[in-house]
Amino acid sequence: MKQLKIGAVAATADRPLIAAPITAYTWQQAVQQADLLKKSAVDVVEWRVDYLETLDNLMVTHIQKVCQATSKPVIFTWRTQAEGGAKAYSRRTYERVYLNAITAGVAALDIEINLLADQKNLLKTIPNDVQIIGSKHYFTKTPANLVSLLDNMVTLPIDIIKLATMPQQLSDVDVLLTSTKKVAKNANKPLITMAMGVMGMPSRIIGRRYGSQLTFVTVINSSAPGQLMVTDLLQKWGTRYDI
Ligand SMILES: O=C1C[C@@](O)(C(=O)O)C[C@@H](O)[C@@H]1O
Repeated sequence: MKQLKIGAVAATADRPLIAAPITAYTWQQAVQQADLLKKSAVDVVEWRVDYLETLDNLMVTHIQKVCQATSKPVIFTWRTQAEGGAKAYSRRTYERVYLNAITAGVAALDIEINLLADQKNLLKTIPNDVQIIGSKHYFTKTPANLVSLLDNMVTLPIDIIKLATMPQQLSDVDVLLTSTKKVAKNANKPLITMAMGVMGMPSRIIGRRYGSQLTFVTVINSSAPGQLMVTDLLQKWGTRYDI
């Protein structure tokens, strides 16, 4: 299994990385949230820029200020409306803000695998030390062929595989976990997987045992259904944590 590293932090065999989102409407508010996350128990910060009121004026300096305020590795994510995010995809704006994020020094970029073909220019300019997290969300179901979908993701020009599914029954959570285990065992890329919603919560707690190397929690606001509060996750793990 390939170990997950984002910026200066790495998952271990016992513990996945913990990431929490910034869900701000303005970049100034994002700086405030980044500062709160700096003081929290999370390892990594995901800036969900699709929550911003507008992306038209997002500058390198704004992104730098957010990175400085958290001092933790930042994953830069525009989750498009097509995959449950807040902003519709625009090729030009996407390329511009992602290039700004690279210049500002983010640790990783989340790029939906459906956009890889449309963002060839961007892909060419991403330096080796910026990780590409290729993501795919199934918001209504758990596809039956998850192992082959994950195997296919391993072949894409991405560094890290991220897959989220919505379980309709408890056995769907098993399918997500066991498929993760099967693919993670031999894959030369780290995997991050989760089942969403209340039913999927166990996958966010025990996913590491199946090969998922990062778990998303809520510190300020949730960015997906079923995220636990960070304090609840640590309590379930039996980790002592004083706020
Ligand atoms: O891809 C993911 C995972 C996620 O959807 C979750 O289910 O926790 C939350 C998103 O913010 C993140 O980009």
